[in-house]
Amino acid sequence: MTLKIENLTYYYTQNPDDYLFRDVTETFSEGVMYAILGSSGSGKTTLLSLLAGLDTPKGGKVLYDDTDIKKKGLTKYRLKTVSTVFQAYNLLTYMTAFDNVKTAINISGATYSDEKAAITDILKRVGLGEELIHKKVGMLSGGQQQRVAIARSLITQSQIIIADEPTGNLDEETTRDIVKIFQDIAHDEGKIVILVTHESEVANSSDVIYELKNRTFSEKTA
Ligand SMILES: Nc1ncnc2c1ncn2[C@@H]1O[C@H](COP(=O)(O)OP(=O)(O)OP(=O)(O)O)[C@@H](O)[C@H]1O
Repeated sequence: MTLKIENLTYYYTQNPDDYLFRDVTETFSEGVMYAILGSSGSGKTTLLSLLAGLDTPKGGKVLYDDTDIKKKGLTKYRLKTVSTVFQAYNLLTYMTAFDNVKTAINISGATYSDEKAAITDILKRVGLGEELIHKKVGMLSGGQQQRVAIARSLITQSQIIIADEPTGNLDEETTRDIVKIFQDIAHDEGKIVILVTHESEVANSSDVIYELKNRTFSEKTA
């Protein structure tokens, strides 16, 4: 399973010379955790939107298993193949952690023989025990909410997990815990994990760092 970008080009204005990145070709492989590092305004969120099928490139393609995601169908790609974790969590705060994850099952169409057990297991896996999972999400801390958001992205069985500044609001210790969860998702479950971040400490915990800088996108070597 691979996710590739091929000659990817994007600009917001009418003028193609005013590009954010141009002709970028890279491959993302299963079992690997990637960081996309870049300063504010460098184009990280834009790139994430293209990888997640939320926007379409001005030039080039995003390929999943060598098929253009546009051909595969962006809606299907978003429902079945990719899950996005946002910095602002985007949870339903009036619902419990358990019900937030359950809703993601219903939307994605993922199937489990024992849904309740699957939801409880996944929430436990990200560090949320029975005492928290039936609380309304709005009553949980930022770190706990981020864990719910990660659990929600895992329950859909997507092969690609993309997270936009997943540790942006969290303290150092919680950041380490969350990064470890993403590492395990890549290494133990063989998913493609892509973290978008401006924090070099977070990027340094990943297997491969791609950096958006001076309108270029390239692998950062130590
Ligand atoms: N809808 C839009 N229309 C025009 N320009 C935009 C639009 N969205 C973003 N931009 C510009 O494109 C550039 C890249 O934005 P983007 O949000 O991708 O950067 P970023 O690296 O994610 O930044 P941050 O870390 O601050 O979130 C910025 O200069 C931004 O002002």
